[in-house]
Amino acid sequence: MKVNSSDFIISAVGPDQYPDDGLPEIALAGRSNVGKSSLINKMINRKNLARTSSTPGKTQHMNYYLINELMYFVDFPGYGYAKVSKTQRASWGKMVEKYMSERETLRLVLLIVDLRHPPSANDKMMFDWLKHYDLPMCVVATKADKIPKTRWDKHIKIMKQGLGVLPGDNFIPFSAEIGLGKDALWELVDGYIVPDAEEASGVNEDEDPVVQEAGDEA
Ligand SMILES: Nc1nc2c(ncn2[C@@H]2O[C@H](COP(=O)(O)OP(=O)(O)OP(=O)(O)O)[C@@H](O)[C@H]2O)c(=O)[nH]1
Ligand SMILES: [Mg+2]
Repeated sequence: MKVNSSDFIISAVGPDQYPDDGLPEIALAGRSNVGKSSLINKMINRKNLARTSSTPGKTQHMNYYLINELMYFVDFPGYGYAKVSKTQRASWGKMVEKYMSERETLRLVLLIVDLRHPPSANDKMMFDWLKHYDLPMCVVATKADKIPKTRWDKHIKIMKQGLGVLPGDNFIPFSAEIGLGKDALWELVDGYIVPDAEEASGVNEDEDPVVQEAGDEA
């Protein structure tokens, strides 16, 4: 997809703040500091629309980014951040679980992992959870630029084995630094957001953004 517009919409803490326009959502899950926000920025060619930080735990809420008035990236708070209290961790778990299991507009979950290291216990748990609920998923192994190209294959193999990725499962090596995997990931995402993509090909770029009146359901 060619990205013409990207906007930060809302930092949501719960369902009543999720957008109600029915547009498809692509959610990003992964441990804190793994590179979720950086991946979004790379995908939409923006330097810092999704706030990134070298301090883990930067993204605390579910941040919605609207792309081409057509779909959302939903940036999740990272898991596995040691300095987060037990209570916070539990509420994170509940929020994510509720969203993932009930959100009708969710089309695909990107599980972001660090290609440099074998998957953590939390990565594995997330992977198993997504599999268990049969949610469409793609493992995106990022920070590939931080290891020599000659070792990518070996790291990919270790990652796939560690998680239990099966042949036919979506798996994309990525780098927000050098753009590796960007085209492949857009191609995949495009496939998951149809048929809305077809409607959007007729979007008039000059004016009249497609504003859908929410709340016809009464
Ligand atoms: N070299 C390199 N650095 C990256 C890459 N992706 C992210 N980083 C760096 O990793 C750090 C964390 O990136 P973020 O995108 O903020 O990570 P996050 O997963 O959104 O973190 P939380 O919001 O805390 O969960 C930043 O310093 C980024 O610059 C990558 O592909 N290559
Ligand atoms: Mg983030």
